[in-house]
Amino acid sequence: CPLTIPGGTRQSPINIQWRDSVYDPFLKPLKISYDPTTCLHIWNNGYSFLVEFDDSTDKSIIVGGPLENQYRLKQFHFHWGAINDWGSEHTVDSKFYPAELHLVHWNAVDYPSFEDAVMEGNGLAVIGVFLKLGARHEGLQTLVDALPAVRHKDTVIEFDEFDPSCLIPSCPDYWTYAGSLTTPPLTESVTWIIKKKPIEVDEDQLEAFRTLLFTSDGEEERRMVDNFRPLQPLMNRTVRSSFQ
Ligand SMILES: NS(=O)(=O)c1ccc(C(=O)NCc2ccccc2F)cc1
Ligand SMILES: [Zn+2]
Repeated sequence: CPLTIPGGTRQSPINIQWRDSVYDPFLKPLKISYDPTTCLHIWNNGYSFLVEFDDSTDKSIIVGGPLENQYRLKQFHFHWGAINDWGSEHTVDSKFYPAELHLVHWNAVDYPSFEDAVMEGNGLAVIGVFLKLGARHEGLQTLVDALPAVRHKDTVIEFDEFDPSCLIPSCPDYWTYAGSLTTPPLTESVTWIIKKKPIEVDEDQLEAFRTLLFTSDGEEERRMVDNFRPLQPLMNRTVRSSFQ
């Protein structure tokens, strides 16, 4: 069945052609309510660095937008390039941003665990936020200051009291489409919600991402850069916009 096997019909990331997106007046505003005390730790998993949350309760959730019910925050992570000319996974009118934030949520109403939800068409909801070069982002700096401690693959540090809503633009406008995970197992279980407005970060903050390593301590060092998947075919999908 194409729904769950990669090489399927709804792979991510995609190019968002602004003029081909269709305004849907029935799309609701996305409601985000995160509890900073659910923040657990930061770890380098050898693909990116992730900030993980306690998802055993409904304390940090999103609801509304294109979603049928509420979804629990599990983790957020980033994708970035070796230089500022590329790095995001999604593109807008074929333009790359230097980095992209993914806030990963799962449908705990219909499924007993994240691992189960990952296999279902409506199992996950990921908010994508573009990062562009500009002013220093004070909220991001807390994260940047912790990165040297997770430089190598499989290192982890405790990280608490972080509210990731500080990384999400206040502008409510977003695009949404049915897609997949962008790293293995690439399952077609993600409702993507891509914020139209980027957040601004400065050069030093982007450079800090590039000091991370794909490799474990003791291995020959390989810098963690260009950890984004190539664009995938749109196939029979429409990207909807929450704005005109
Ligand atoms: N870049 S993204 O599309 O936002 C993305 C989000 C989450 C995962 C993930 O959780 N993978 C590990 C994993 C663990 C357990 C079960 C299935 C999994 F995919 C992968 C990619
Ligand atoms: Zn991602």
